[in-house]
Amino acid sequence: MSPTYAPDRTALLRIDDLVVEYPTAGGTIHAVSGVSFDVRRGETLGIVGESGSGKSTLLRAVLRLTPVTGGAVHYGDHELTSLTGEEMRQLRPDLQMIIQDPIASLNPRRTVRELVAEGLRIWPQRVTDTVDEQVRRGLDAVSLDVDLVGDRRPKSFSGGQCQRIAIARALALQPRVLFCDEPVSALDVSVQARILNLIRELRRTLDLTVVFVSHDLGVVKNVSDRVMVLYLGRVCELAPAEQFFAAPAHPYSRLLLSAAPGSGQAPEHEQTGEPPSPLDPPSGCRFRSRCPQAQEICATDVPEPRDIGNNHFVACHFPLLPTVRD
Ligand SMILES: Nc1ncnc2c1ncn2[C@@H]1O[C@H](COP(=O)(O)OP(=O)(O)OP(=O)(O)O)[C@@H](O)[C@H]1O
Repeated sequence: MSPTYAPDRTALLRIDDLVVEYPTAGGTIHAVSGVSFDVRRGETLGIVGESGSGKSTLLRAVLRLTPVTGGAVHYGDHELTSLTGEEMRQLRPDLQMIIQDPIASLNPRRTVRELVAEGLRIWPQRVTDTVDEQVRRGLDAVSLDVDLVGDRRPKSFSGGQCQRIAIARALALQPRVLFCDEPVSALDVSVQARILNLIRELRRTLDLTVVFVSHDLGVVKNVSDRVMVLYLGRVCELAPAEQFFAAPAHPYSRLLLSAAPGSGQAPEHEQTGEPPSPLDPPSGCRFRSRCPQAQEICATDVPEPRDIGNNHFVACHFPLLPTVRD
């Protein structure tokens, strides 16, 4: 039998069996249920899945913005879930996050100069030059001129420009990993392309590692070296992007791809119904209730991600192997 997935111990980020559950009045929400992956230095990992699959929870848990129920998050030599609040605070400049709504992420009362400098005031140890110089460089990196925009406030900018300012704020701290949670979903398509190009370019020039979450496969394809597909809090597929898009092997990935905008096919919930509730996820494979290939074993055995060749991992009892692909 082919080997099951194990995160690379030398990777910059290594997530082991992460579990996040939300206790609610109606029961426990199983948002992330034993997710493991790694992110190597300099790469972009795209994480994709439909709404409610646990993408945001996963990012927030990795960054300790949401309490973790179980598992471990290794960043370099640190295990983040066991750090004290102060130890975690010291590491935060390294691990910066960009969120979906750029306008909401910026305090409307501050000028751009103040917004970009804010992190440097909180973490003075990150001032390696002068604050002004790092603010200028952060804005330069996103093609904004501090002399033109520095004294203006967020409301005088478009959504795309606000996202640039949010990225400049992160860059001023000289982070090592940029966590992007749907960073272009709120933007017009033409602006999306420019922000995606910017993220790709920054990764190259600044030696950044990027974790990029989106529900949009087109966007993920545009930026990712590897792709991880989540469904109801579990990993379905983890593969180099080129292989994934050429030959997705999990039935859920195929559904997502066939339902992508522009495919001419109905959205996934119209093809196979709405996903089940995370309050009471299906036994065995969580996708089985919507899977056209499901068999008895899928109800009893949780499929482990297994390598079907070339580091292409699929958590399915009946993956679509290369020899039988259409
Ligand atoms: N703070 C919370 N309390 C209770 N349940 C939550 C909380 N945050 C998220 N959830 C639930 O956890 C599950 C995963 O949500 P999450 O937002 O992580 O998914 P997502 O893939 O990012 O979806 P979306 O793209 O819609 O944000 C969902 O069922 C959601 O309702």
